[in-house]
Amino acid sequence: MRQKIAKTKRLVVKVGSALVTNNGAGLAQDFIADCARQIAALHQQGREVVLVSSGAIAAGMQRLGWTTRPHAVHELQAAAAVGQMGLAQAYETQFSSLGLKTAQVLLTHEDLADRTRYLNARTTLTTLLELGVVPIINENDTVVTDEIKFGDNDTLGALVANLVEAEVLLILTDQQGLYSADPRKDPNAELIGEGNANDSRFEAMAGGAGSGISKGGMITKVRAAQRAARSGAHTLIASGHERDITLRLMAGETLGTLLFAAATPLAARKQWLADHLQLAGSLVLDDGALNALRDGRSLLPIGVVSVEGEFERGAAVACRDQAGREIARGLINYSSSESRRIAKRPSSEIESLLGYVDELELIHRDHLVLL
Ligand SMILES: Nc1ncnc2c1ncn2[C@@H]1O[C@H](COP(=O)(O)OP(=O)(O)O)[C@@H](O)[C@H]1O
Ligand SMILES: N[C@@H](CCC(=O)OP(=O)(O)O)C(=O)O
Repeated sequence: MRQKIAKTKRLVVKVGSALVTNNGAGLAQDFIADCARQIAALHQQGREVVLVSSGAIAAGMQRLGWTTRPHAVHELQAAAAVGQMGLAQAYETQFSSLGLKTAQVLLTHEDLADRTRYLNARTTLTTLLELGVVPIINENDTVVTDEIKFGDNDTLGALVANLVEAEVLLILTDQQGLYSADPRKDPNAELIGEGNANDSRFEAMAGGAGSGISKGGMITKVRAAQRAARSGAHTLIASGHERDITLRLMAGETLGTLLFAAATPLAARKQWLADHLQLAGSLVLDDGALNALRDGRSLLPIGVVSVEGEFERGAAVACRDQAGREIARGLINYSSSESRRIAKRPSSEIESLLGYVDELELIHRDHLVLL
């Protein structure tokens, strides 16, 4: 498996706040320089690298002279706006000294949920890669509120890996990888060398963030690996403090944790749908409908027990079992009020119930993804 990693052509490297800001002490210029050096060497090897870097809020706090992380959203946003300048400047300086161009890309969840903006982001990023530029991505913290946030850059890294169809997502953090328990709390915790990204035991092992500076913790890294696996990307979690870590991992050395993708990748459009972090509503399905979906068939209104939320035709909605578990999601052909009227009824009655019929399926199988 590690030898397969060595053949990677396109990868996403995600570096967390703890590394980029020396645990909040301000921008870690040495780390940034070293990170740029390793990425430049990967370029020399003919690989394409997208960098997802955290650190704006921590860097901004330092520039503003704040010693504790504020709670008010507008203060966090102000800190991010100040800090992002320093972050971009630091990377640009280091990469340009190595002869590489950089591009700053700030994304929000909405950019990736909207199909047109998603395709635009994809085209721009792949164009930058073809031009030999290193895109440096962060969340556009200044404009997002809590409800519409990626929140942590592990999730953003996974969505970017899916967006550019990277083969590997490399998450650099302040631990050697995923341990059987949080090593800060359990001295007997053991490093996990390798496993299937979808093995549910890993979620149980992973805890929250290690410091007040970081956001996600290990749990968001394990979930990021699950997301990345949907497009066939393997995830590596390793320590950014380890010498030449990126180069050694890309040479196939066994270091850190490898959470590999085992399932067949989803088609690009289904991938986009699976990556939505928020959905407009939910449909609760009966057992017959759940089985039909699992058999790869479309969802018909007759199998829908209830409809939750308000949405328009074309919205992305969840399909749940009666215990509330999300089994699938899809783009619905009818609005919430229309869906309520035709729920539990055969498709042959749609016309008499609504006065018209657009499609016989509530969600067509081409627009449906099983989770
Ligand atoms: N099972 C685990 N294995 C390793 N680290 C864990 C685990 N559970 C929780 N953690 C914590 O996750 C932290 C890394 O995540 P985080 O603090 O968000 O860093 P980053 O800024 O790099 O994203 C570690 O410092 C560690 O304390
Ligand atoms: N967008 C935020 C990063 C969010 C965050 O803290 O992420 P991480 O350190 O990766 O858990 C910033 O630049 O400060």
